[in-house]
Amino acid sequence: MRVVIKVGSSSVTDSKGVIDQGTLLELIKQMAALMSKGHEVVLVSSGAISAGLKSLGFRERPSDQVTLRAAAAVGQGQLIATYREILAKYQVEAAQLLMIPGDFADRSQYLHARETLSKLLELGVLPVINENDALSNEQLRYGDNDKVAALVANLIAADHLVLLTDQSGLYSADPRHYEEASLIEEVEEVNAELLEIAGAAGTERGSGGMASKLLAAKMASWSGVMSTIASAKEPEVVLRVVEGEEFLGTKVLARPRRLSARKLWIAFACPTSGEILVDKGAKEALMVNGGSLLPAGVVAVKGTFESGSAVSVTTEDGDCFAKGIVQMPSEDVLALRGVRSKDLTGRPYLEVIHRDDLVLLL
Ligand SMILES: Nc1ncnc2c1ncn2[C@@H]1O[C@H](COP(=O)(O)OP(=O)(O)O)[C@@H](O)[C@H]1O
Ligand SMILES: N[C@@H](CCC(=O)OP(=O)(O)O)C(=O)O
Repeated sequence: MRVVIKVGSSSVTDSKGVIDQGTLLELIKQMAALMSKGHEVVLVSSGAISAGLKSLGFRERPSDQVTLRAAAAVGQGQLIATYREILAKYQVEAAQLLMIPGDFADRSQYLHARETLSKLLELGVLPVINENDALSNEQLRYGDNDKVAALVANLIAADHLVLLTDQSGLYSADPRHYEEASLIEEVEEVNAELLEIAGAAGTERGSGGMASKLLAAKMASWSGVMSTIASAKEPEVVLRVVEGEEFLGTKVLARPRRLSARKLWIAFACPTSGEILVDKGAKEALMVNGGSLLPAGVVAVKGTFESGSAVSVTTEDGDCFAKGIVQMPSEDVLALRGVRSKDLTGRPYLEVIHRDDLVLLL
């Protein structure tokens, strides 16, 4: 099995921000055991900012991005040193990969990353991935390793994505505030209702809370990868999840059809710059006939965007059913809205969104 294991800041570091050697030792021991049985393992580890802030003497998390980036640069070195030290006990080498959104968005970078990861797995190395926090800028970063882990799972066509956190899985309400909340054991489809109950913010040290884990599990599901959200502190959790133990954490099932990496990126990772409202006929053409979005079906445009931007596609009553990359800027979409293709002859563009750049979200 090919497994991507993501460990959140709330487990990598303790409540003071110190790297939690005990937890990491336990987890690495299990990963090494899996590797020795022939499984391929990729680790996505958070915790750089939290560990760096602690070393630099910050008692609270500052809000300014430059300090956080500097802290990440300090903490990342400590993280990798810790992993290397523990892995040495099992004669396993660690490899550090610091990724940015462009590594998944740009096709050649994507293939590059896949080649490197595949080679590392072939060499029996444990890749340890984090986002390149030290040099990222707010506009060009995920800020969320759950998403990075889901994209990696898609990239290497993993069999299982394991998201380890400080809770036993997804509860019917935030267990930090509702004692009576119960664990949801299986999720077939990540829908708005589930995202709502996972919506509360995460821990001080973590970033996205349970909602970002659910969104990551949704991405994985659309990539044909099954996910488990479980507690990093659960004894032998990694081994038990990979061995297929039932009733452990929250399992999010894989969809039978895999979405391509590019479409996955468009759907979940690419920020939306605007909205295109379309009529019923256009929705049917996209949903049923698998067509491209043509100017004839456009009713209105919200926001200003450039050609190549991602936009959401909605019905007139606001139901968002697709997302895609536009082939023309917003002013052209607006100018051409309602114009039928036969009247567009001689125009430079015929499609607002090409089929290959369009993802249906239903
Ligand atoms: N419905 C829910 N079920 C479980 N946890 C939830 C839920 N809603 C919010 N949370 C919170 O999400 C937190 C985990 O998210 P986060 O702090 O980002 O973790 P990590 O650092 O492991 O990525 C939990 O501590 C929990 O309080
Ligand atoms: N890349 C950041 C962590 C970002 C993140 O996703 O945090 P978490 O929600 O704890 O997994 C770091 O290493 O500090």
